[in-house]
Amino acid sequence: MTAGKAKLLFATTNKGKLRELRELVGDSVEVVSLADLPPVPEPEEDGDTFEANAVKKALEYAKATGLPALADDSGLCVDALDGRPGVLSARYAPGDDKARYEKLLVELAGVPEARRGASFRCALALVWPDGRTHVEEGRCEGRIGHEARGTHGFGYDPVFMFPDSGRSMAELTSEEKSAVSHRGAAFRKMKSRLLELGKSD
Ligand SMILES: O=P(O)(O)OP(=O)(O)OP(=O)(O)OC[C@H]1O[C@@H](n2cnc3c(O)ncnc32)[C@H](O)[C@@H]1O
Ligand SMILES: [Mg+2]
Repeated sequence: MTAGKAKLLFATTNKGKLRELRELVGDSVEVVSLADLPPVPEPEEDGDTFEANAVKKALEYAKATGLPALADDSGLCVDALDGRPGVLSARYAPGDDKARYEKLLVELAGVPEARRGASFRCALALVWPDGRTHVEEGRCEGRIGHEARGTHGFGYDPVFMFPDSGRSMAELTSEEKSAVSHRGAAFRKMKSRLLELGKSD
């Protein structure tokens, strides 16, 4: 680790999020991942909102490690499913991301284009060791497609379509995704707080 730079723990077990957050933050702070630290029990995500879960994860990991912690709680909210799977997106089906987006395609079989609207949501929570907390949220509107397309990104990206371009989130490069994604939007609002970390040390 580089001496002198402020350290920031990305408090996530999700490799896709870690990759995207690392790209977004660049070298303004020194990113520490959970893999760089002794194991910490994963907080139970029992909140009803993305914000509540993000704050809980950031607080628990900051307390356990003594580092400023950035946590992300995010998910997919589908109109025809009354906003499901939402905060349960990671638990929507057992197995891997493919099992989850395939279950979604089955649940939406026969649902017409006009009712396939969906939005990705992301809540980022930054917690300082003194307990100060700051939350920013972002969202991205799209539509659930009829088949999986693309190989980039992670999670539900292959079935999340942008109607105007006809491309799925998984067909975007990482830079293209961060420019439009819920995580990129939340991060850009959070950026000034992260730069404070570098000054406060
Ligand atoms: O809680 P952490 O450790 O951060 O990792 P996680 O994967 O459990 O993350 P969440 O609890 O926030 O659940 C997020 C779910 O939403 C999905 N998701 C989140 N952001 C996404 C994105 O940018 N593209 C596709 N799917 C995404 C992801 O695949 C999970 O199924
Ligand atoms: Mg989780």
